[in-house]
Amino acid sequence: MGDGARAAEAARKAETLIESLPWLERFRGATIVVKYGGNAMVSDELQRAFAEDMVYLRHVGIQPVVVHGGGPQINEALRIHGIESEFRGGYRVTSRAAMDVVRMVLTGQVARTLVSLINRHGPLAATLSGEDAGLFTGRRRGTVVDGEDVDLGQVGDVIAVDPAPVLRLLEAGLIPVVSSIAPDGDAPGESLNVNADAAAAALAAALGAAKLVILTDVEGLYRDWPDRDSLISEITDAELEALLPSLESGMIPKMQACLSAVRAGVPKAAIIDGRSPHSILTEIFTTAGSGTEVVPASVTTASVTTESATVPTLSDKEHP
Ligand SMILES: Nc1ncnc2c1ncn2[C@@H]1O[C@H](COP(=O)(O)OP(=O)(O)O)[C@@H](O)[C@H]1O
Ligand SMILES: CC(=O)N[C@@H](CCC(=O)OP(=O)(O)O)C(=O)O
Repeated sequence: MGDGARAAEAARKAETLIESLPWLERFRGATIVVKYGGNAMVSDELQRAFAEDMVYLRHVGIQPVVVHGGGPQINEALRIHGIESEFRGGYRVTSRAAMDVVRMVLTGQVARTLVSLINRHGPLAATLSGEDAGLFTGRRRGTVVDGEDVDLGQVGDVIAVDPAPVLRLLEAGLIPVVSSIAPDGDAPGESLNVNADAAAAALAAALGAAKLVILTDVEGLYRDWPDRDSLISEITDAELEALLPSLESGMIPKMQACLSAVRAGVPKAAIIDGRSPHSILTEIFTTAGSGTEVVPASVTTASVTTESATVPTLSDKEHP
């Protein structure tokens, strides 16, 4: 590389760094809830990059709170235990035997791996399950598929959050890594399997988080899935509500989670591609962001046309 090219490269890097300044100012001291989906944990390199990102956020003065998934990891463990995996409307049908495996994988395997990766950078992370210290209270839920009520077994919603255990970890300067299991508030001693997107949304609302970011294995929300030209960069809660009935599989709980977080007062909820290393830094610290952002309708100022649809655009995205 010649001197000119080196100088241009240095200037480009400096430009990227300085672009983050307004976002650093805006998010300093803020809590950001990051949901790390099992499908975004597919390689050691991605998991290491995720851990670096959490440590980076913490060191620039943001308070990251991780809520992790583990769908594919649970599938594999259930297979080994000879239990069939079945999903209805995006939720795992969870028998009592399956629930034991779900809890073992989430709290004993996935959470521990993430904590250990983060702690390679210092004693920074600690696990917390929704069953610990009254963090979550759950209630059993079913779902409706093709107009029919489906019994999902030991599956629940988070109906109450006591953020105190998370706040205590944050006050101690730690990065909480939360597993999406909830005690059944109506049946003492029973545990419920909570979709991790829903758990992250409930926690983001209870913490008054500045943002909910969900890492998954797709670029964002597509209006006409799987048409790759229909990626939505910004959408209001009202538009999303209208789109929900047309969504499929794992996108249903994910987008419901974004909707409920925004409706509960979280200013932004973003779905981003966890397969691109460090995509969360681009989402938080650059003007363009990445993936799909869900925002309250009240901040919408204009509309732009994508190749396949008209979606709202926000002055807010351009100016933190
Ligand atoms: N409209 C849509 N836009 C994007 N992805 C969609 C859509 N509809 C269905 N999907 C599917 O949802 C998947 C993400 O959900 P899921 O597999 O549950 O992710 P995770 O494990 O990260 O929670 C995507 O990989 C994609 O196959
Ligand atoms: C009820 C329900 O479906 N729970 C999920 C919990 C884990 C999860 O949500 O993991 P991902 O984020 O990787 O999908 C499950 O059993 O797979």
